[in-house]
This record gives sequence, structure tokens and C-alpha cells, in this order.
Amino acid sequence: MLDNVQYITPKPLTNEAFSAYGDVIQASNDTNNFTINNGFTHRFHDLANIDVNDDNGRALLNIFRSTPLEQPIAIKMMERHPKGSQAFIPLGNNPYLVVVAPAGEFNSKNIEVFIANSDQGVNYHKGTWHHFCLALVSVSDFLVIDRGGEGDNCDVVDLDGSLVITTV
Ligand SMILES: NC(=O)N[C@@H](O)C(=O)O
Ligand code: NI
Repeated sequence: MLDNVQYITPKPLTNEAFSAYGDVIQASNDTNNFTINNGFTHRFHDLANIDVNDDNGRALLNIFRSTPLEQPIAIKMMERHPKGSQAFIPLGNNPYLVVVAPAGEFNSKNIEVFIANSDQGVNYHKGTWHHFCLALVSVSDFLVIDRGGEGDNCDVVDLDGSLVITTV
């Protein structure tokens, strides 16, 4: 039993709060949008910096089907992708958790936890530390755009689980 447990409460996901880590993908806050297709489609344009070309990389489009962890969730790992960005766009109606820390040398003191609505996606910029995909409520599908190609693109740090996310 860990005796130094520290609880962290998720914050609402906003562009400003998340700007150090990546992009919030959300039609409602896009300023660069316009009507196309004879007025029958509205394009929310260029919402995130998809950065996947390092070392001859290419974009992968995936679906992640994530099962919620039992709450309260202890943070036992963080990872980063040094060669590319990684975007998660929810395909259902469930909220989800986003756990991040700034790129560079990892320090658990810098971990921030956000709760995202089902109309918000996130794009982790290259090197942003993050927890793997954390679904809430029920099994949730996410459209994921990240980098494919040569070389190892995933650094992982193991944590002792003393940082625990308050139940949401
Ligand atoms: N491993 C993998 O493809 N997924 C993770 O990178 C993740 O962030 O969920
Ligand atoms: Ni990842």
C-alpha cells in the first residue's frame, strides 16, 4: 500500500490549458472554417499540426477501441513519441481523460490531467509525454492519426502509482 498517494483532479480541456502539449481538435472553437460543396458542407479547416514525416515517416489512420480502467486510476506509466504527433478523436459520446506532461526531461511533478468531452479531440505534439488512451464510462472508439515508419517511436517511463486521478 503506497503511503504517499497524491490525488489529482481533472481540469476541463481548453485550447489555452492544453497549448503547451498540443492541439484541441474541436469544430466549435475553430476560427478557420468555411462553407464548401455549394453550401451543403461546412469545413473546419486545418485543426491540428499532424507532424509525422521525421525519418521518412508517414501518417497512419487507426481506430483504438479502449476499455475504461477501474477507478480511481493510478498513473503507472507515461510515454512519448519522439518522431511524431499523435491525435485522438472520439467516435462515440463518452468523455475521456487526457494525462500529459511537457516534452523534454520527464518530471512527474509536471503531470496535468484533463477531462475531455466527446466533441473534443486532442493532438499530442511530437515528444509530449502522455498516458495511453484513457476511456471513461464504457468501451470507446477513437480515430487515431500518428506516425508510421522506421525506428522506435515510443519512449516509456514507469511510475509508482502514487499519483491517483480522482474519480470522475
Ligand atoms: N501504443 C499505442 O499505439 N498507443 C499509445 O501511443 C497511446 O497513446 O495510446
Ligand atoms: Ni501514445
